[in-house]
Amino acid sequence: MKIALSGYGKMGKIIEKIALDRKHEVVLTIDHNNLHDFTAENLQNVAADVVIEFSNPHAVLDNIQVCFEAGVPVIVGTTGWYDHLAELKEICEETDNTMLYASNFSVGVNIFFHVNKVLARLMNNYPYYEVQVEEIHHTQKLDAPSGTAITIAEGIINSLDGKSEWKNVLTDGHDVAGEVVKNNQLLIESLRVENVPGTHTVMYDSEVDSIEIKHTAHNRNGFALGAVLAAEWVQDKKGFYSAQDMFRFDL
Ligand SMILES: NC(=O)C1=CN([C@@H]2O[C@H](COP(=O)(O)OP(=O)(O)OC[C@H]3O[C@@H](n4cnc5c(N)ncnc54)[C@H](OP(=O)(O)O)[C@@H]3O)[C@@H](O)[C@H]2O)C=CC1
Ligand SMILES: O=C(O)C1=N[C@H](C(=O)O)C[C@H](O)C1
Repeated sequence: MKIALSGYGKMGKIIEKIALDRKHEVVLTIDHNNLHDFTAENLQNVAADVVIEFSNPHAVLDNIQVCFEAGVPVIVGTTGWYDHLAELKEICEETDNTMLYASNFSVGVNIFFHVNKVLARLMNNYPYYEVQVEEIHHTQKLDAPSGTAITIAEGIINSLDGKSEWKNVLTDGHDVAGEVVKNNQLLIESLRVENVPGTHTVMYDSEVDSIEIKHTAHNRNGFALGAVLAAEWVQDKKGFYSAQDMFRFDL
């Protein structure tokens, strides 16, 4: 495949390495030095088979539109834009384009998403446990809560009675006990700590014990491999997909 990378930062550079290891070709890379090169005409000129988009929440929507205009499938890893999901799905389908997005492309986190939903369903029988989500990321992260934490929270809200929305608190580790969190709200606590690639924990706490599930990324390789696998997966497809369509964990 000929791959264009919209966003050539921490993720873009690892994706390039994995793509080359898998015998793909990287035909265009975009960062702030050459933003104007990211046009539909250029994507067609370099004959890109796919765009992998890991840029930032302010740039991602325009970049997806460029991919649609060029008719090139786009894999979106950038987070912080999910308010526009329904709108993008509609445009993608109306224009007969292809897009796959994931808040987290790692296999481990996608297994975690599945376990999280099963656990939340089970916990309906034990309402005396209070649930909370915590995410920890490096200090350069622009969005909070993380996209992954939002997906985890949605998994809980859709499965657990009594929680109907999430509330985010970005802390420096201070006690969140003083925060007003309503009974129907699921607290997502966000912490920013130097060099942490991404750690997510779901905690159920009662007076007598606690249950925790936790995913710790040791580096960014799992995210990057998942994005390249997604680019390979969409090659014979049209339409709007999420990682759930690619990773199936039915027992
Ligand atoms: N879904 C997943 O599995 C994962 C998602 N992410 C998400 O991916 C995104 C990128 O993360 P990361 O690589 O760590 O961030 P970085 O800040 O390291 O990289 C962002 C890149 O985007 C470039 N950029 C800036 N403006 C534009 C633009 N208008 N168009 C295209 N590129 C642009 C930056 O250029 P320059 O540096 O020159 O300014 C930089 O090369 C974030 O939203 C993050 O949350 C991250 C990891 C996993
Ligand atoms: O910005 C990051 O680094 C990450 N972003 C994604 C998110 O917001 O969930 C995925 C991963 O946790 C790393």
